[in-house]
Amino acid sequence: MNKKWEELNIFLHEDVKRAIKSFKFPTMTPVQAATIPLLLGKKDVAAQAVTGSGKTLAFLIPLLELLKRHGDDDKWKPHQVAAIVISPTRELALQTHSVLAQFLKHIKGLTNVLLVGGNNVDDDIRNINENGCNIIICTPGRLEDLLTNQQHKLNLPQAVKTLELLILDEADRLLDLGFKSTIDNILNYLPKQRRTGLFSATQTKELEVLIRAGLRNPVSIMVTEKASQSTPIALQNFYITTKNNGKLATLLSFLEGENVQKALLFMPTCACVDYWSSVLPHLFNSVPTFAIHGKMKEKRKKVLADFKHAEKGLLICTDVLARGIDIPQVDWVVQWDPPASAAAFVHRIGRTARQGHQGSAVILLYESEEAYIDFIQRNQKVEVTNILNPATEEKVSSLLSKLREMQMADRDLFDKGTRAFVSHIRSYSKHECSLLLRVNELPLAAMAASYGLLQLPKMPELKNKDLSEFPVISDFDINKIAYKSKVREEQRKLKLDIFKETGKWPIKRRQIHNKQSEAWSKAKEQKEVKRLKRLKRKQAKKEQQKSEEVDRKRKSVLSEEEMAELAKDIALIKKLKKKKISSEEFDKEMGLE
Ligand SMILES: Nc1ncnc2c1ncn2[C@@H]1O[C@H](COP(=O)(O)OP(=O)(O)OP(=O)(O)O)[C@@H](O)[C@H]1O
Repeated sequence: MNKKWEELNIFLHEDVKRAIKSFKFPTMTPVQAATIPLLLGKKDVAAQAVTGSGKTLAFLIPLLELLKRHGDDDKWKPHQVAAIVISPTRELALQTHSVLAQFLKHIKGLTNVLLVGGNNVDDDIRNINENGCNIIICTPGRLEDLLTNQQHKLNLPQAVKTLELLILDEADRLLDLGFKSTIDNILNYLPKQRRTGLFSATQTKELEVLIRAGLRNPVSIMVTEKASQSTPIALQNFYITTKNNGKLATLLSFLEGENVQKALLFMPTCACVDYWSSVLPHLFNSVPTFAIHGKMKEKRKKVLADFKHAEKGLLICTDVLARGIDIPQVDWVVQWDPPASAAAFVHRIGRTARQGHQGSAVILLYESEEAYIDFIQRNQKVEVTNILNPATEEKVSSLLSKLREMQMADRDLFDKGTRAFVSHIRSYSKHECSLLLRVNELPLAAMAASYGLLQLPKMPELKNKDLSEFPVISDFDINKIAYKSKVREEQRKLKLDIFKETGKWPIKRRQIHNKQSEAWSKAKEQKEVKRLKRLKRKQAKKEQQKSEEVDRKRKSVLSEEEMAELAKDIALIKKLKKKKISSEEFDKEMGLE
């Protein structure tokens, strides 16, 4: 039975209590009940608790109380750094920052800042200077940049000297090799005299890693809902063994059969997300599809917000969303294939069945991968039950032909499909348990067919393999597949020209550019010729007009002699008028006699 907040029996500031009440949670979760007193008791903590068990509040509440207590003696100056929370992804940092914002509606006197990649660094610096940074919620790369890059003229290394608490959220991810140099670099700037808390659903046990993180005689907390299980009790776990060329058919039959409302579909690579998010909407319309991966720039934040607020949807994503993301309405997590690490398996499925909600997860496996189930059950104490493959042969073959038709109609899909397949195979070799999950045992030819490929890509993994499961399309010229985009199609034709002329595909952009500029120069020459011709015609016309004008003028303009003659006549007329000369003299002078 979860304890009531009042049973915490430790002192909390009134505004911290008020902030906790604003969340309207009647009781604490076990990890909150265990961690809050320890962090407030000046202990370093390594807390492991199942996904969705409230670890965010478990570190934000003591963080805020610690800062309030220090502030009692002497108020925090706005630009003193008091606490730092590091998250492995910008989405998770953003999520933690929005939970913090809810607390700070009730807790005054503390400044805060969100520092994540993808935002403009200058805006971050302006934000820190203008609004202060008592509490920093960040991703490792951005914090390291602001600490180390002197150009920013931001004396953050000085500001962090007052740090009281460092939290590493998803700590095992932050302390693994991927972030090692960045985290080590950051830790070098932080005072050793501080509290440190590590939080994750899959904590590292290696003591030297904990010590590297600056923990001194840490208290380790392990909170599971069931001793023999590291995932929420409410989470039901399944796996389906798919036909070698039928993974897509299994996926769609499953999603339709289960009437899935709001689901995450984890893909191994960004290219797989790109490809499947391009084709799935044409094959599956029970719910709208969304797509997020780590290489996307601006759209990530909006797509996640749209998915969170959507009544139903399928979010196709990479492991950028595997950890921490809290969307209580997610009712299913689907894994296209085994994740790179066993820990990632626990985090992915932990996106559902969060804190009292029901939820289920399913992973799609080839027969050659079934040993993975036994491994994950032992290694991560996760129970997984087999369910029958709902896909029929008809569904498999109809989807394969639909995919091929789509690729034939749009070269962009043809490219994406090939890139997705190649990236999937390449990522496979990076599995943590590569002894179990071997590329050589994959049904590569059938997999290529299930991606709707029209031809097998040239890749070493396919060498000397039995490719009979790949249905070859006879007398089909791949070069006839066109891009829908005119510009890209023109580029492709240029490449084709280079290939025809040189027998080699232009690898370097320069070659295409040269060809392009050559073509353009030809077009330019033709254009220039036309322009010159037009100019010449214009000139000729102008000359013609000019000469006509001159003629006309000539005809209309008196010559000099005529002018002199005229002036003489005018003078005579004037003399006649003044009776200076007689009319006979006038006639004589004018030659009128
Ligand atoms: N005391 C509580 N009672 C009920 N729900 C809570 C409580 N504390 C937090 N929650 C809710 O539980 C959900 C999961 O919380 P949180 O995201 O912090 O879990 P987590 O342990 O960090 O999960 P993960 O390991 O996936 O990061 C959130 O929606 C949060 O609002």
